[in-house]
Amino acid sequence: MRIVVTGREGQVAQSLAALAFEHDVEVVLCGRPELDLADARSIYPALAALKPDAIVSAAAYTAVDKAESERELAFSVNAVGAGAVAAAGKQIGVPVLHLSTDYVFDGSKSGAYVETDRTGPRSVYGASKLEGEKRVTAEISDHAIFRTAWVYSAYGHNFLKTMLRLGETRDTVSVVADQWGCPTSAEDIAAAIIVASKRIVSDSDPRLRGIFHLTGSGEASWADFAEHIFACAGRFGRHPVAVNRITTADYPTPAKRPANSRLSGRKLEEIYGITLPHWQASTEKAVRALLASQGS
Ligand SMILES: NC(=O)C1=CN([C@@H]2O[C@H](COP(=O)(O)OP(=O)(O)OC[C@H]3O[C@@H](n4cnc5c(N)ncnc54)[C@H](OP(=O)(O)O)[C@@H]3O)[C@@H](O)[C@H]2O)C=CC1
Ligand SMILES: Cc1cn([C@H]2C[C@H](O)[C@@H](COP(=O)(O)OP(=O)(O)O[C@H]3O[C@@H](C)C(=O)[C@@H](O)[C@H]3O)O2)c(=O)[nH]c1=O
Repeated sequence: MRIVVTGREGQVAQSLAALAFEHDVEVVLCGRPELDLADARSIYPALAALKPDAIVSAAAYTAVDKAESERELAFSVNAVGAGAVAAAGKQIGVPVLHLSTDYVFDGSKSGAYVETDRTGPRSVYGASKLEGEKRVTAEISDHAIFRTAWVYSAYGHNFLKTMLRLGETRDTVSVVADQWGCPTSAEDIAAAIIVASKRIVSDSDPRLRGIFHLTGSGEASWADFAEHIFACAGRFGRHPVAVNRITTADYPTPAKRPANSRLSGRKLEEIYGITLPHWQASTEKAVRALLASQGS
């Protein structure tokens, strides 16, 4: 089976490529210049040429703060571009597995969000991703949208890498302790997406289609996440770094983020039988891999 993935250098795309052999699938990554989500005309020819059995739509404009001042570009990539990928999937005749985000929610719920909860993005990025979900749904019925969150890996840019970089030169890092969510390993997402792709390609059951929440088990604040990252790094020889637990008000950013974006994975477990590992175990794995690759 050949899975074609948009977003060549992205965390999820790179993780899919790394797991392909182990899962006995072919993963083909595509990206700019031949596939540019901001240029809708480039999308069908680039994807059709790769003859996919399934398309994983993982490319996105993910710079949350920058998106506040680049609204047009964020929407052209995350909404128009995502819709065009879905339309291409329909034209080629293959399912589309699309990645979305916890930032589609406003964060006012006290418990974990389920798939049917009301959305209400607080940021341009969240709004552009929500519009992307709507366009994917409108373009192709043969789709699965996976909302994930707080993604980390050895690839690309992410909070885990930011913390390890800051920890190289500081003894204390200040991190918000009043935003809650589910840290999720890109490697765990990739393994789940491969399993889901195989199912969806071979099974026309409508219950496999629609929106699913796909996050690491457990929950954390960003400060908890940072503390665990530094604890893991300490086990691999890095010097101790303390986390100064601050509030959102102490750390002003251009984009507003939800105070609670915990996502319930129950639907995914019931329908696909997939549960991701606990975020703490996967974080340790990612820190180990990253520090080993840096020779620490
Ligand atoms: N990162 C996170 O914390 C979370 C991510 N998600 C979603 O999961 C998906 C995968 O995320 P992740 O792997 O972290 O993303 P990354 O930010 O790591 O990678 C995104 C990729 O998209 C590419 N891209 C951006 N703009 C375009 C464009 N115009 N045309 C083609 N490619 C483009 C980027 O290319 P380049 O490198 O050249 O910029 C990059 O390769 C995305 O849909 C994201 O919204 C959901 C929740 C959390
Ligand atoms: C770097 C840093 C961030 N923070 C805060 C800011 C923010 O509230 C929170 C996370 O910051 P970041 O900017 O690293 O993460 P952010 O870009 O908000 O991450 C998001 O990315 C997009 C793509 C998603 O879809 C989301 O699920 C989520 O992962 O931590 C600190 O308190 N201290 C710090 O030193």
